[in-house]
Amino acid sequence: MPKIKIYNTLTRQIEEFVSSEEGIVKMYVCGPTVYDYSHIGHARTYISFDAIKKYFQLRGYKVIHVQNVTDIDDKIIKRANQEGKSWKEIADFYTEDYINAIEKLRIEPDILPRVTHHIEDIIDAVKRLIEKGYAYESNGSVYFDVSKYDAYGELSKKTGGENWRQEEEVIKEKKNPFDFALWKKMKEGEPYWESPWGYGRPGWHIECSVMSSKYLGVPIDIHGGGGDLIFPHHENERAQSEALFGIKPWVRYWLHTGMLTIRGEKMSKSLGNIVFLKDLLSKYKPEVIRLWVLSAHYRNQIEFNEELLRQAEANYKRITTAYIEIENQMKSAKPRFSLSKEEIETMNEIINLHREFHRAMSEDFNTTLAFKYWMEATSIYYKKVSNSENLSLFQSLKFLFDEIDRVFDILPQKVRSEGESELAESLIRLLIDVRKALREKGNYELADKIRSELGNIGIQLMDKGSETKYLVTRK
Ligand SMILES: Nc1ncnc2c1ncn2[C@@H]1O[C@H](COP(=O)(O)OP(=O)(O)OP(=O)(O)O)[C@@H](O)[C@H]1O
Ligand SMILES: [Zn+2]
Repeated sequence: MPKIKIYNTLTRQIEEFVSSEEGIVKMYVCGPTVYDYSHIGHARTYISFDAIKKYFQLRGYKVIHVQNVTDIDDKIIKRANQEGKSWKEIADFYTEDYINAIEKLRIEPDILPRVTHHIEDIIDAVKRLIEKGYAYESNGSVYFDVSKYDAYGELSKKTGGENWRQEEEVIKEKKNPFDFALWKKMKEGEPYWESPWGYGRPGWHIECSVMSSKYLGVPIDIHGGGGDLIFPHHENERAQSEALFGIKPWVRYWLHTGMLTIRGEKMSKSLGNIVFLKDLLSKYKPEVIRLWVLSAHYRNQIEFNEELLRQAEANYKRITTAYIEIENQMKSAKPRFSLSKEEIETMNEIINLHREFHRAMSEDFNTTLAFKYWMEATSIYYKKVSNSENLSLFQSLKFLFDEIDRVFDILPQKVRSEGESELAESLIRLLIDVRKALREKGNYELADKIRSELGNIGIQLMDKGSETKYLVTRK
């Protein structure tokens, strides 16, 4: 298998991936600030990282994926005030919307830590940064002292003094305009927590350093998010984390997705040009949205365009129909004792696509090429395999489809074996109850029929007093 190579935003180069712990990938992705419904720009980023995670899994890595929820922030407070609700009502409502959307899109981070559940940890980190001399308190807020961290600006390549918009009073409190808030003093009417610096709440950046290290330790292998977060968010995260943990690099590979745009402009809540995921999901299957997003390379900008979604829908149907037919035809196809010249050629084409798929994915997760190969494999099915009865051809195509789908995750989901056994167990329990009820009514004939029929399929019932146990003697 080719080695996995990744484009690292820090070095602006493609590098060979080597994880900090063999066989494990620790991945942290910046999640949403929950003050509105999730939009398809978010989906672009989350689906891309989900595919990256799934490729690592396909290559045998155990991936631990943490994706935070920013549930306290200026924008949440503003929205709550506009709607006459509490910040918590707003955050809870939109967190639920976000979780629903990502579940539908088959994205399942292992941990979704919420900031307000980690205030103690954050206060502790800010205290340690002050103790280490990297942060200072000023008028009830705490700021990170950028002048103490030499590598500031390396990630974003912003060393020319560009800055982010900030209020005049805030600038006055700081030693240097680049310094950023770790802890913000409470303003009248705002939610607050008690801290050694008085009432206040965390600044935005510190949460990601604290929550990632709590669940993943340090260093982390992959830190992801949209390219819009490189500055100032990730620059600040990097500065405070390397200062706090005393480790360099804190992140081994920084990965950033290209923006999803609409009429050439970034889709964003603050710009108000959004297409909500809940609306798009009522028109298109989540799998179609996945396929559309993954047909672009994660680092490229993608423009939202319904025509492309309709194309993705047609491709989705072509691929899934082929897959279902392959599965069905496999049931009647026969093993062959020899293959024709054409069959050997087809077999080689399929094997070659398998090889190319891994090559593309290993080279900075090129899902665009992977998608192209999947479409080629689908054409091979329709042109050369669908009329055949050759089991080997069906088998190798099914293997290829399954392998590609480990990343794309769009094919019909199978009942997981765990779920299957749960289902079987409930059905057996149901039959035991029905049998008991029949016996109580004196209908021994039907009760015995249930027992013997279950026995025939390898499920043995054992009565002990009023209780019935069962033993599965055959799988
Ligand atoms: N248009 C977009 N394309 C790709 N990724 C995006 C887009 N908008 C947001 N993201 C990513 O989604 C995640 C959550 O972002 P966030 O909640 O800050 O969204 P936002 O819409 O940019 O909000 P805001 O308008 O308040 O900046 C981040 O990783 C961010 O980079
Ligand atoms: Zn973050």
